[in-house]
Amino acid sequence: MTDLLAVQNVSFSRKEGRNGKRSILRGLNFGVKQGETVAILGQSGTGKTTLAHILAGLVPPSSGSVRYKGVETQLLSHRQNRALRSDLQMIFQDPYSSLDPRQTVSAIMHEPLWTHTLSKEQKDEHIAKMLHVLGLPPESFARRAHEFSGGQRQRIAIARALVGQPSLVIADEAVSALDVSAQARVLNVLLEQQQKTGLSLIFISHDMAVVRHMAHRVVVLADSTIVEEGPAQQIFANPRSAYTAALLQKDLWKDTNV
Ligand SMILES: Nc1ncnc2c1ncn2[C@@H]1O[C@H](COP(=O)(O)OP(=O)(O)OP(=O)(O)O)[C@@H](O)[C@H]1O
Repeated sequence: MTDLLAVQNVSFSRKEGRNGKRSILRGLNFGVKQGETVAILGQSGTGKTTLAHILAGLVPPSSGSVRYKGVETQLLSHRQNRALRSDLQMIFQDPYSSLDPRQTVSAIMHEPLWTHTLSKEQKDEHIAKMLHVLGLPPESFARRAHEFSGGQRQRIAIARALVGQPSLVIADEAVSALDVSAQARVLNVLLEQQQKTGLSLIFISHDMAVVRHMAHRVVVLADSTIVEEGPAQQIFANPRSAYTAALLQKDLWKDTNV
């Protein structure tokens, strides 16, 4: 099967000081297939969020390419880019910055459905179902984002990401701030959607229990590059690199040296 998303030789540097540059990502190669969940692991500051932004086409790589459904994301026309935004959704960690607080939930949820040829009633029905499975009450529809708690806002952001039946969702610490029962609900919804529609997921999480539960494959980042990649079961049972072993053994993400 060809990759839904193909990352080819992607590097990224940030400007630092007057003339300096800092390498954040170097020569990354990996792919994501349809219906597959790939977890990206690495300590804090290893470039996971930067990579997520590059994969979603929000930031151009300094070199290399990201192909989505065979087309290089940096070469998309404005219209193709809008279509990509519906088909490839991103869930960020912080709903306070990802949702416009003044927008109604209805307006937020209709956004990703612009490419769909459903009637307004069909779209409303679809949205109501998605809000329901994520444990949000039907009266949420007319309320504005700022009227909800942080956990509810995050579930609205997740509902928005899923409502248009995207092909790929990039979830960057998407469930970290939710309480245990909301977390379990969201993970189940993601797995159900994966079974129903063949959704692919890129999962960035510090929580190894969540990664074990969700991931088919794991990509481990360290020192700006991929130090290990493979099937999740194999990596959890028998990591090849000492870095991965240390990462899995204890919560080393917040340490600066492994
Ligand atoms: N806007 C920015 N300007 C300058 N440097 C940045 C910016 N965003 C991130 N960085 C730096 O780029 C590097 C990679 O950051 P990134 O957020 O991608 O890492 P991460 O692995 O997602 O970290 P975390 O797990 O803490 O979220 C870090 O050293 C960070 O300090």
